[in-house]
Amino acid sequence: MAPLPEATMPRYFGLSNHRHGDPAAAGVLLVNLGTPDAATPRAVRRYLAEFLGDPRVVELPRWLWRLILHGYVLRVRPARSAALYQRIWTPEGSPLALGTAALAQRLQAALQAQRPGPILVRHAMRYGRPGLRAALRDFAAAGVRRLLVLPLFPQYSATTTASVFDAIAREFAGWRWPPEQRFINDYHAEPLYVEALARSVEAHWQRHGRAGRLLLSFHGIPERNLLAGDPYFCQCQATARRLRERLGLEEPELLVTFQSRVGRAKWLQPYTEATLAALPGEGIRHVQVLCPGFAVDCLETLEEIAIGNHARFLHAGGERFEYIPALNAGDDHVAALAELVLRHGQGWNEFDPGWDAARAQAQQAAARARRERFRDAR
Ligand SMILES: C=CC1=C(C)c2cc3[nH]c(cc4nc(cc5[nH]c(cc1n2)c(C)c5CCC(=O)O)C(CCC(=O)O)=C4C)c(C)c3C=C
Ligand SMILES: [Fe+2]
Ligand SMILES: [Fe+2]
Repeated sequence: MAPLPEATMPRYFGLSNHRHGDPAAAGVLLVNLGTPDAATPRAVRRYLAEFLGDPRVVELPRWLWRLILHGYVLRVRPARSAALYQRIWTPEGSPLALGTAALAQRLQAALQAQRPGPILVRHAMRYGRPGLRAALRDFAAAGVRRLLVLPLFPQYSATTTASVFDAIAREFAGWRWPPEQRFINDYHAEPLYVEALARSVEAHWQRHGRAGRLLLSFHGIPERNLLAGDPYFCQCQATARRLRERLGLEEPELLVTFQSRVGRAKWLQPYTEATLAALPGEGIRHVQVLCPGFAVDCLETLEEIAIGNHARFLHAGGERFEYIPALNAGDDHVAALAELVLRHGQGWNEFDPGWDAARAQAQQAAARARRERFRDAR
């Protein structure tokens, strides 16, 4: 057959796999930031070009930022970052990629155990691979008609969460029949999330004892984003307040700091680095650091905190530095996300505890019979 002429090519992505009466499925998409494919300057450059080219991440005028990004940042940073990635890379790849995949897998199992309806869990990265487009098209092929998006950023920020929403909206703008959609904005104050953090601190205390300070280090953003209305700073403080209450700590015993500053502009303060460098001078020689904003461990926790800031603290006169790992694919984290997902899916058949596989099968059989009658009648 001759190829379709240009004018009759479908303008929108669609699948012709739909049949009347097919049972619909729900999809839960976990989205994390993304990571390079390899710890090489080349792969890091490709990743950084996509990440830092996003106007949600750097808000400078486009022409100016493009000059700086291509003229300077992408010439210098890839080699430097690749060297840091090499320190944390595993034989199976990037810790962020592995941790996110493991979390999605365990969440799938937890949901399966609690709901008979077909709920498929996949993960994708905002930048790099596995990409959002592939995950959404896989869902379409699996008959997903209801989509719940959970960005793995407990505290909302326009630089992260909103960028995930942008990318999904852009993808669906090219679809003939996008699924029904729900988005989780944040989960910074969810009781089970705070409980999971608290238990991981308590488990650490049981093994290592308590330190003079518990530092909560969150990824920073430019201060001007806060002044322009980004709720991120407030949500970080709210998470910290709830954790402090839950652990029964006094205000000065649990500090909030911000890490990973990029560039020369003022970012959220106090800075993690400066705080750790000052603590030994105040007589605090033993600290424990938790990073509640990172759902799974990654460059920013395993290298910047557990290696870089650890060394800095000792250099400044500190004696003991302990990094408390991210929640990763642990039981409490999985339980917290499962509860969050089930609550946000309420009202959708697949999330209904009364959803009954036998009834769905009967519906399918009836639909099949209708189809056959229709065919015979023609
Ligand atoms: C330049 C601006 C950046 C903003 C704003 C920003 C916000 C932000 N980032 C995370 C989470 C992660 N960031 C990670 C790496 C990373 N972040 C930036 C820059 C900004 N982040 C860069 C340049 C990099 C790459 C590494 C480097 O070159 O230093 C990661 C880790 C990725 C990995 O592969 O392990 C995460 C996760 C949040 C939550 C956030 C705002 C709230
Ligand atoms: Fe970042
Ligand atoms: Fe960093």
